Amino acid sequence: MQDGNGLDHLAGERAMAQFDLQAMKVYLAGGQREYEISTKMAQLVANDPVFSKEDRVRLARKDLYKNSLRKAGHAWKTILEKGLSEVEGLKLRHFVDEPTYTDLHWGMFIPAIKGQGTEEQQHKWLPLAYKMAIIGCYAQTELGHGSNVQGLETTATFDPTTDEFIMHSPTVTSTKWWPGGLGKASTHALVYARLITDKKDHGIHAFIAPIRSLEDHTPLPNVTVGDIGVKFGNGGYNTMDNGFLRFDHVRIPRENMLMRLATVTKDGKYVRSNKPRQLGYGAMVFVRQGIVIDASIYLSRAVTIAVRYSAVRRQFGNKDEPGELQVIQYRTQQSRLFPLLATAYAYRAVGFWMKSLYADVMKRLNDNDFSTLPEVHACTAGLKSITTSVTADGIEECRKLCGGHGFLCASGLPELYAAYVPACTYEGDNTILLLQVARFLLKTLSQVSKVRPVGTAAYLGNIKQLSTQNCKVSQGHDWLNTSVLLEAFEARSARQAAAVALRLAKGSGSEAEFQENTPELVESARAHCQLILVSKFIEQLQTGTPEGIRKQLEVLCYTYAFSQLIDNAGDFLATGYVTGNQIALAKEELKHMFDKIRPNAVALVDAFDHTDDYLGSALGRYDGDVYTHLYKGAFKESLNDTVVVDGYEEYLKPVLTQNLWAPHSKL
Ligand SMILES: CCCCCCCC/C=C\CCCCCCCCCCCC(=O)SCCNC(=O)CCNC(=O)[C@H](O)C(C)(C)COP(=O)(O)OP(=O)(O)OC[C@H]1O[C@@H](n2cnc3c(N)ncnc32)[C@H](O)[C@@H]1OP(=O)(O)O
Ligand SMILES: Cc1cc2nc3c(=O)[nH]c(=O)nc-3n(C[C@H](O)[C@H](O)[C@H](O)COP(=O)(O)OP(=O)(O)OC[C@H]3O[C@@H](n4cnc5c(N)ncnc54)[C@H](O)[C@@H]3O)c2cc1C
Repeated sequence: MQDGNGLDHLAGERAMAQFDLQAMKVYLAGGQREYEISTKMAQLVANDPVFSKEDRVRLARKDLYKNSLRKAGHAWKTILEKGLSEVEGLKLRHFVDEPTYTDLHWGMFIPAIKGQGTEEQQHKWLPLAYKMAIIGCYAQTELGHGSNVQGLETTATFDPTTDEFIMHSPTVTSTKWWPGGLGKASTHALVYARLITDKKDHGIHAFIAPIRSLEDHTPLPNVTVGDIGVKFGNGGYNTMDNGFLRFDHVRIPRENMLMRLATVTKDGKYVRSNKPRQLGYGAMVFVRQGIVIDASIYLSRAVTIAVRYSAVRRQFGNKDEPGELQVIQYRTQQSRLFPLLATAYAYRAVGFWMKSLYADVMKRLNDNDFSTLPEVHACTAGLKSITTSVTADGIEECRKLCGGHGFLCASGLPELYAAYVPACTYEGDNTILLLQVARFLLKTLSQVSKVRPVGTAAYLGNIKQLSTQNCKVSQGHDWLNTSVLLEAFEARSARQAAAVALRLAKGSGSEAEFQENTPELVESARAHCQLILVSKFIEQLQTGTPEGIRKQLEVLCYTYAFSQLIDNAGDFLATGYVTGNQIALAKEELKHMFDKIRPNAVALVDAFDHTDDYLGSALGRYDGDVYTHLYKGAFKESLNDTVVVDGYEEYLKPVLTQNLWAPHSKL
């Protein structure tokens, strides 16, 4: 058995690093305080046996779910007993590393009440929710409709005689379907339903509906509720009780309608506030902005595993060097792996920026300034879409980069993928979200002569210049200028948006024509989002990055930008802004970046600071002792509990002992 080789390999790798590792760890954590909290919470979770992830992929659903309830309960107890702050509590949840009902309670139920409830309603519900005396979920999606929120069928009909709403699920397709935490844990659901007063349908509004008894957790009368079933992959998202819910004329008090955006009075009068109805989508904006930094974390986990393993794994060799080569030395491995490493860094930087964007819009909304809401919606929707798609594909690519061993659950990658891939669908299907961005771009362009675009759309104000000037790059190093790079992304995006806008403008304006152009609209939205990602990565590292890490971040930033340019070369070329030769020059520059990353690769993933416990991967271990742990891991396999397998007597032995030819065999 090959033993312990990896340990030396990674020590050698770490010795090559050319940057200040500690400073990079602090940068990636978002600051010194966040770094310290993160380290403390990671240790707390790793040292607590209740949070163990061992065997998660082998547990049957019932045991898996019960274990997840145990962990969530223990997490909550730990938070209370240790008096952890909100930031510490969130970090603790992060390291527990299991989707569970508390995510929806804290992540959507509470934010929705904050965003859509009146002050009085917040005073009533939030204290109960904060102490978890009630558990809430976010029940929007139905069997028949998810993306099309306006198509939801659940009704909330006001009965002025009793001052109540009657919640009802009129059809099978109106059954609430998917809400996390609804299946088994929640006591209350934030239900999105059609508000009906005096036979008039006012569209979708939010209601707090009690669904389970606070005494014994049984469903309340006329409420049918349960879990929707096993989902993709082992472990993964199966720790979550995504649920179904039906109401059969269930009565709730009038005050349970969240009334910040619209009110129903005691006598049944419907009154809209002067605030935009889109504020009703606020909880989704909140979660979408958080998903970007989450994407960075998930991708960085996969990349950490793949980079460390690629430095340990050796295959073939060449006559110039003794022994076999580390697979990380191969250019093809680098060209698949290093752009993903750079992407994880890019998403971290952009995630930090998203937090400030969100804080800014919240402040404005509090001051009744709704002007930046459309741009923030487009940004959060678009970046949620791009970052989750790239991350899900990136995790799968990392699995392939680990060869056969990546396919074993012991690599940690299959479960990571299973837990992550629904992010492409939940919180808005990724294509639907890009279409929202495209609509925003079309609207912005149509008003460009009258309203100067702001924020991430500001470049569209220069549409004329961006449409006429072409790229000036004549040598490889010309690309090493962030303004040149940015202009290329701006011109490509502006031209793609203008082209599809022009085509639509020439048409009749019918919905059919719009549909016909949706592939191009989605491409133009993607181009706009890629521009935001590149520009915000550049902007972040130009604002106060410590000296000891700036060079490496620049290398990663160029790696990210060049790989985006090359992966989307077709689009860049089609807009006519760049030439084939300029793309070829960028390719050469990208290879130079790979050479700069190579000696730093292991340290760059160390900087993410994922503990072995959190990574849960034999391939991604910090010490690189891969083979010993893969081998040891096999002995934990339940099939190996007995030397002779259960089933031998009934099924294997007869096959082995009948000693007869199969009757029709020609063998
Ligand atoms: C144990 C210890 C505990 C410790 C504590 C820690 C616990 C952890 C805490 C936190 C963790 C947080 C993590 C959370 C994790 C959550 C996991 C996610 C679970 C998933 C949840 C869901 O999936 S919920 C359901 C989501 N559903 C969707 O996203 C549906 C997608 N569809 C839509 O968004 C809309 O229907 C649509 C936008 C596609 C269309 O809407 P509609 O038909 O109404 O509109 P229009 O197209 O006509 O648009 C109207 C107008 O509105 C603008 N607009 C649309 N959306 C928004 C928006 N969100 N914000 C602002 N504006 C919006 C649109 O652009 C149009 O504007 P115009 O100017 O009129 O053009
Ligand atoms: C793990 C998980 C957790 C979830 N948690 C929650 C939760 O807590 N609460 C909740 O309310 N919901 C939840 N959901 C539901 C989720 O938000 C929806 O599934 C999601 O919004 C997508 O909607 P859909 O399922 O209706 O997809 P559909 O809209 O039916 O999409 C199917 C396909 O049709 C395409 N499509 C649809 N409309 C168009 C169009 N106009 N133009 C072009 N293409 C189109 C889509 O791109 C997609 O490819 C969860 C889902 C998952 C998978």
